[in-house]
Amino acid sequence: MYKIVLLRHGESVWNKENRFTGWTDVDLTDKGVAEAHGAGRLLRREGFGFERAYTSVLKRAIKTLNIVLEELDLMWLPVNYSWRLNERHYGALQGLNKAETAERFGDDQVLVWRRSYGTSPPPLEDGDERLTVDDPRYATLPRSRYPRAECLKDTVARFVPYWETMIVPDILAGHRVLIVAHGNSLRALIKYLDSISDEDIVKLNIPTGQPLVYELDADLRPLRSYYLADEDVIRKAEAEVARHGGPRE
Ligand SMILES: O=C(O)[C@@H](CO)OP(=O)(O)O
Repeated sequence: MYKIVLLRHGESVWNKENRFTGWTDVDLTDKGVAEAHGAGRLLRREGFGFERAYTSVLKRAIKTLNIVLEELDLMWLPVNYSWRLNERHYGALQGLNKAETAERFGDDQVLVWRRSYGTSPPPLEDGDERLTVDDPRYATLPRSRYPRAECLKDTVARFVPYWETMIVPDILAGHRVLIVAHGNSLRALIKYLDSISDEDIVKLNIPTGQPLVYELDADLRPLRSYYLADEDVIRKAEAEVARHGGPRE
């Protein structure tokens, strides 16, 4: 049996401000930093250790990973960074307030943009300053493949090959793997691992800073998965994530 841990970054500045984030490189809030420390301490208390770590090229995930590794006294661990673990690209919605967008376009449309499998948000146009194609962190991403917007299906299509070619060999080699990523990139991986249907994935929400353990069989099929925190804490946090995008209170 193999065990891996998935972790969404702690609260970001734009999570707090309720803005669509995607590939925008926003920082953690103080609460997000505290959540990362909490996740690291929880992993330490439960006796978790790791030989390999994976994260995106966005600082909210990288900082969360660094804090967790500090709490585990594993700051020397080899870390793999890839844009393939980035948050789903939110296209032209990036930077907009979710509640205001829901007031303008309706809750149903915003739910489709946020959670549907096959419908992309409106794309970034040429010349938009949010199109960070020349950022050196995307040097390994061919210009023509830099996303203008992604639906979850697109995120699955870029994450799963990385999972297969990079992460799976590490797991099979017996390395204990920690993956620190984003709400929707983790939804993409979980959809793949748990074979969740296109309809049911709409309901899956991942809370910030909560370690999620996957136990996998010899063929890396999930045997079970569970959050380390108490169930009522997780249910409340999931509901909070789902609520973003609704009307302003
Ligand atoms: O804005 C985003 O990039 C994501 C994650 O924070 O938000 P949502 O939960 O609305 O998909």
